[in-house]
Amino acid sequence: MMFQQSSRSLLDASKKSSSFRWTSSVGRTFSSRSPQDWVTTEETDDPSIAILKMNRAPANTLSLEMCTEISKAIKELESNKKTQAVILTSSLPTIFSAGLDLTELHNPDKDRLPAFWGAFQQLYFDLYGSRLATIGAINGHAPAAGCMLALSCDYRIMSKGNIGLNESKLGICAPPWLGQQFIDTIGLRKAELALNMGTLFDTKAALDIGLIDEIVGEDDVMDVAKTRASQWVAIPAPARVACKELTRGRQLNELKENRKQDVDHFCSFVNQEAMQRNLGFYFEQLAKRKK
Ligand SMILES: CCCC/C=C\CC(=O)SCCNC(=O)CCNC(=O)[C@H](O)C(C)(C)COP(=O)(O)OP(=O)(O)OC[C@H]1O[C@@H](n2cnc3c(N)ncnc32)[C@H](O)[C@@H]1OP(=O)(O)O
Repeated sequence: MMFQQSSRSLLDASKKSSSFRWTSSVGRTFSSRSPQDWVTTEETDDPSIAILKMNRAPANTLSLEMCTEISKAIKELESNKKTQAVILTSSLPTIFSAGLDLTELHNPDKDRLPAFWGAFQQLYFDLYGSRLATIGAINGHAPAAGCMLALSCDYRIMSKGNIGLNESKLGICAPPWLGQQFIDTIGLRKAELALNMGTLFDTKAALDIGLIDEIVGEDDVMDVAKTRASQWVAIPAPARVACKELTRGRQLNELKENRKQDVDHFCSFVNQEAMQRNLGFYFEQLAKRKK
């Protein structure tokens, strides 16, 4: 992982600004296949560029195991010196990732809940802090933690669907580090409005506010992603990694310093009765919407 060597100085800088707060209160798992099949990696004709596909029907939701599998795949790709870039995408037709698996949050298993959040934090560390150039090929909806996956990439192209942090609509609030990623990407005022209203942006609106970098046609996603990956790989790796450390190091180290505190906040937040009521209600709405 790229941030380990220089974490001392970054940690010192981040100590001042550590303030972790949670601000609000509010099933089942679907894929029949085993977690090992939920994430696949593929080579491309350029040995420096790999593809990581999320493959957990029906919605690529992030359960503990899904987070772990994505993290594992990133680490495996990083361990190959030749690999310099990864394209993160979905094999599902209309969904990039529907965010956290709500079955992890609703009536949670008390022992599993901290491990789940730890795996989600780890995924943030592994993707946002990867030594690889990361291209988000967002080929469908990317709400909430799905948006976190996109925000953690270095460059985002999107063909269809909606993207944003809609947590407030579920009666919850994004964790500070995810909120900060959003603010760092689109700016405080736009983030303030979008976080409060739980706005999901279509591709055009997402491009307008700088949440994505490019809109691409559905059939062109992988070609454009490969072209962009080649452009990122053409930058000398030490410079690319140093730039990433410059822009992301403080935020990553801040969470590393506060990891346990963040898990504790999350667990007590999710276990609140009101939070559980809101989640139950949201699930009902999801099911009704389908009917
Ligand atoms: C406490 C702080 C934590 C903060 C951090 C992150 C928070 C989160 O990530 S919370 C998750 C937020 N996600 C959402 O609000 C998305 C909810 N889903 C949708 O809006 C739609 O599913 C979506 C627009 C993504 C796709 O719509 P459709 O193509 O019409 O698909 P379906 O709605 O039919 O979904 C298929 C299937 O998947 C189930 N599903 C969808 N999302 C989730 C989810 N996040 N967790 C669990 N299950 C989910 C949905 O119910 C359908 O199930 P079936 O009815 O059994 O087919």
